[in-house]
Amino acid sequence: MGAASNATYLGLDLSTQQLKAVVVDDELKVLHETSVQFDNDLPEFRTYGGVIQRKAEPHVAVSPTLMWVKALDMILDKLRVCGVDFSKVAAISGSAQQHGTVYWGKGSRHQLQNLDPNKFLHEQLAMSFSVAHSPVWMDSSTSEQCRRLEDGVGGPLKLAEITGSRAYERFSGAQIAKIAQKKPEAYAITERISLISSFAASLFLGDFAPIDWSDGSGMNLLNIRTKDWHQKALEACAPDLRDRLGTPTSSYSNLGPLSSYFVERFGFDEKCRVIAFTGDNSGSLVGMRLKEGDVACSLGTSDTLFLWLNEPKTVVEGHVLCNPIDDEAYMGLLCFKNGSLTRERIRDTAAQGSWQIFEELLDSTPRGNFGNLALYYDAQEIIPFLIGDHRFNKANDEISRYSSKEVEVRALIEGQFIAKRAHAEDFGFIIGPHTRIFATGGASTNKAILQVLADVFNSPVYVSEVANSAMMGGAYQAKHGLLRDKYSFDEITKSLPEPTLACQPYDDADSLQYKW
Ligand SMILES: O=C(CO)[C@@H](O)[C@H](O)CF
Repeated sequence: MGAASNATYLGLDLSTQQLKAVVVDDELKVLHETSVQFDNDLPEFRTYGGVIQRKAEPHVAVSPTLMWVKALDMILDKLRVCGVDFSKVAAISGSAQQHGTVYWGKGSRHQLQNLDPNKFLHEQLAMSFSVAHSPVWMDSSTSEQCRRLEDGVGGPLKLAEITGSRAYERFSGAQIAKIAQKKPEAYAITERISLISSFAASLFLGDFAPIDWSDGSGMNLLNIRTKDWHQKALEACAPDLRDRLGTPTSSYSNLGPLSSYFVERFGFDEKCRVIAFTGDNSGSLVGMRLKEGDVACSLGTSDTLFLWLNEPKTVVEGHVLCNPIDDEAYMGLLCFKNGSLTRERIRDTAAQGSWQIFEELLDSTPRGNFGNLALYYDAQEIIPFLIGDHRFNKANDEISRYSSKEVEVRALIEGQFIAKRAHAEDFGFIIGPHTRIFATGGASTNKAILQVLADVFNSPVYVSEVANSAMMGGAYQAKHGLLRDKYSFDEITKSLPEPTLACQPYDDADSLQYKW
């Protein structure tokens, strides 16, 4: 990699519940890391888990766009207080929750291009959005728009073949269609529609940033083979949509110089470059340096499984996205909406709100949980399309409650992982003797939960030293996009330590209850 320079790289992850940032040195080692929690640090926006959902419309989920802008103001000030020398930052990139959409109003591009370094971003962009509350991935209110989109291109399988997925309620195409139908005046004055990832890149660029191919694959609008919008899908969603989306780009594109706003306000070098931002799961694949044959399991607000694919495929459930590291490759993704918030609910009801008690309860029950199995869906689940708690006893009778807290806790965790394995194998994931599971996300720091993951998949589970792979993926992608002409991704990341083995599947086959 040549002489180690004193260059640093800034990576961000604009996730559902928080904005995270990390500064790494030229060897990609963490120098500084901080976060802004939306609910606690920005209480004026009155979110729960970073999202606003009302009882009257339980399938609607939105987040205040300006909250994300203000979080960026805050996190850069926090980094400055941490002692970050912004003048050393050579490039910036990041990840963001997928599928959500940001609606820039007329005149907002001019505002972005002329930001006053003496003012906060949120002061100057307060009136820049034609839709103040962005629909986010937890929304499931667009089934009507999904059907129309599938009809417009020739059916669900045709849409899956072209865009990598059949129509999904949370995907951007259906969400944009709903805005165009329900808020036509807002849509009419919308100058640009960003994903949350390209919205974040736009703030740093001081101009509209293009949507990247990998996150763009989560819109039901992009042809994942030609990497261009699919005209029939665009027309099935909203009028004149192509111009509002701009031209999509590779997920490691070097978009241009950092906006002068950040140079003058924070002391960044004017030569600092902005590299395309991407979706959080794609960013996690970058941050985990996932290799073909490995399976990643991200345990966050949503739980996801993903893997490297060399070729696209047509799937009825789950998604195929363009690969964020190799423009010719792809990635497979399965998303389960009921992740950490559901685990927290059972932690609160069964373990008095304590993860330590939760782990003790989980460790106190045998694998297989005496034949009890359950599925817990606080919100409308994506796969399967189900809601509510569904508990079963060893006679396979559905029951309303378990008599013991220990059984409830293990039923939750085993049910979550057994569902994941079942859908993964339906998707075509091969779980075999050489499979390695790479765990990331908040719950990947909980050893008892990882042991169940290893047991259910009958595979070893590895973890990286930094649990937030989407954020680290932003930092790695910043260097990758800046030096791509000289070095491959593997060369750029070869100095990083290999993930560590967290646990092996329980090898006492006699007592192992997961008979497949
Ligand atoms: O919807 C999802 C993926 O398809 C989620 O993993 C979101 O990206 C979480 F932010």
